[in-house]
Amino acid sequence: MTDTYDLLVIGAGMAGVAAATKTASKGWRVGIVDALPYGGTCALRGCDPKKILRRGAEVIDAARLMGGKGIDSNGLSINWEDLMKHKHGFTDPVPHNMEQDLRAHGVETLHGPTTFTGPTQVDIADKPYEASKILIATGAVPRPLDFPGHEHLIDSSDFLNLETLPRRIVFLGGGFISFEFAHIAARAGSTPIILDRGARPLKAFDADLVDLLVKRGSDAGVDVRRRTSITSITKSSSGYTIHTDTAGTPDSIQADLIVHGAGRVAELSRLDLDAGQVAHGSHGVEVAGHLQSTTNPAVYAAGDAADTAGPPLTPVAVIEAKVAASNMLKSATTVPDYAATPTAVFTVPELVRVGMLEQEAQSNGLNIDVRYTDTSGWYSNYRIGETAGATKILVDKDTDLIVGAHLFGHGYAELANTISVAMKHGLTTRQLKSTTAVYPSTGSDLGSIL
Ligand SMILES: Cc1cc2nc3c(=O)[nH]c(=O)nc-3n(C[C@H](O)[C@H](O)[C@H](O)COP(=O)(O)OP(=O)(O)OC[C@H]3O[C@@H](n4cnc5c(N)ncnc54)[C@H](O)[C@@H]3O)c2cc1C
Ligand SMILES: NC(=O)c1ccc[n+]([C@@H]2O[C@H](COP(=O)([O-])OP(=O)(O)OC[C@H]3O[C@@H](n4cnc5c(N)ncnc54)[C@H](O)[C@@H]3O)[C@@H](O)[C@H]2O)c1
Repeated sequence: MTDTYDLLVIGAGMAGVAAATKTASKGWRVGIVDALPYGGTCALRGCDPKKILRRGAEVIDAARLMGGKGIDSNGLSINWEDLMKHKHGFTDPVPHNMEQDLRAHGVETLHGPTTFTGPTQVDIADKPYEASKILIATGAVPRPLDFPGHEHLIDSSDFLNLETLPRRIVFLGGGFISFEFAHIAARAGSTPIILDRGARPLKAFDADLVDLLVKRGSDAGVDVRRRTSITSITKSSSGYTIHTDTAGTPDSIQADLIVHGAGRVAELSRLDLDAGQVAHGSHGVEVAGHLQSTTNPAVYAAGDAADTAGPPLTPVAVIEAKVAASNMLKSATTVPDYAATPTAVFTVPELVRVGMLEQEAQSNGLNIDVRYTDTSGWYSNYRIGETAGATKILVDKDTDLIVGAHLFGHGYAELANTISVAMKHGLTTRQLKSTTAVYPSTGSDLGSIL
């Protein structure tokens, strides 16, 4: 017999869970399914475990910055095994707790790989199900690579589960994952090398601040090589030989571990979307702005699996899921508001962006004031022994509104949250500067940064 739902959600990550609980709370019969233990990328294999490991790196780095300033950091080191146990203390209970919470909200939880068999029909572990609406929230996976020896790479999930951390680690790709992991690995005693094929890494971030981050990372032991790609990898008795091409010049690197940080793609591989009459492309499920499939009105998509204007980040996945759920419930066509979504690369210290890059503001014809500040010598950095920090705020001269904010420094992700509120709700820099902050705190730097 076929089970029938008002909504079936495929994928129990941040997007899927948000949509399932919202629709169930309105009385819909909702099923949610995952092929893996519940929790998705962010909680089990991404943001949360990553930032627990990063805490180890922060502590080491903070102690080193205070070396000779009252702290004896000699001999201080990360015990990788213990740090991993700390991580597992958070991640291990997630699947059980999440399922319990979903059931408490009235959501039926199912398990197994899910495949469309028709426009409103799926098979879950070979059992048929039917639903009036289906939400695809299947996330993303590492982009397939095709050079000889690519099978020797581990991915971000493997890295976050390493039982020991080897010394010579190479990261392919100069994006979020490589930078964050390399900053952890360097503080844990490894010698990470990041290979990026572009002229500059972290292209989505302000170039001047990226240069400062690369310099600060280099001081901490992170080697970034630009215009470099891997041509092949061979396994040897002492590890791997990575053959590289740097702007036409061949070279090789010896490594114990090679990590995939060369981008992620929507995970649609097991869905058989053609059977579901769901159009899809290289960026994910094709949806209208309001997240409904362009070809199958019963299907919606949200999060990393959906081809939308929002970047593949957790807060975006959640917002999209809530908007998709609301649109399904009300037969509405609301489009998510992606304005002023902040994003951070959690290196030590972090690099943050909200809104437009300088070139984007200029090419949009905005009359901007670029307010660049070197904060390295400020009290808040002196206090912790930090010698790197800078901000770049782009202000529309005509309206006094912030159109872009770029921050590199200790604790600046929290500053970005305040700036994001200001940008979203139209506060001018004058209004922001008239607000008092706890002193001394990172937030109390905001007025001077503006
Ligand atoms: C290492 C790493 C660090 C990150 N750090 C951050 C960060 O600090 N901040 C941030 O905002 N974002 C971060 N991200 C991005 C963030 O994790 C994702 O944007 C977010 O988790 C996407 O959520 P989602 O619900 O769309 O998909 P997911 O959380 O990936 O959930 C999709 C689920 O669908 C399941 N699934 C897939 N196919 C099927 C199928 N056919 N049948 C059944 N189930 C299926 C999967 O098993 C998975 O559990 C990070 C990502 C990575 C990889
Ligand atoms: N802190 C966060 O919010 C966070 C952290 C990790 C991941 N994420 C999300 O996950 C996504 C994927 O992360 P990612 O770091 O894998 O990708 P990314 O898109 O951030 O960076 C990939 C980088 O790899 C380079 N590259 C691609 N192919 C290459 C090749 N063959 N040789 C050399 N360089 C190559 C690209 O030029 C790019 O610089 C991100 O876009 C982000 O949305 C977010």
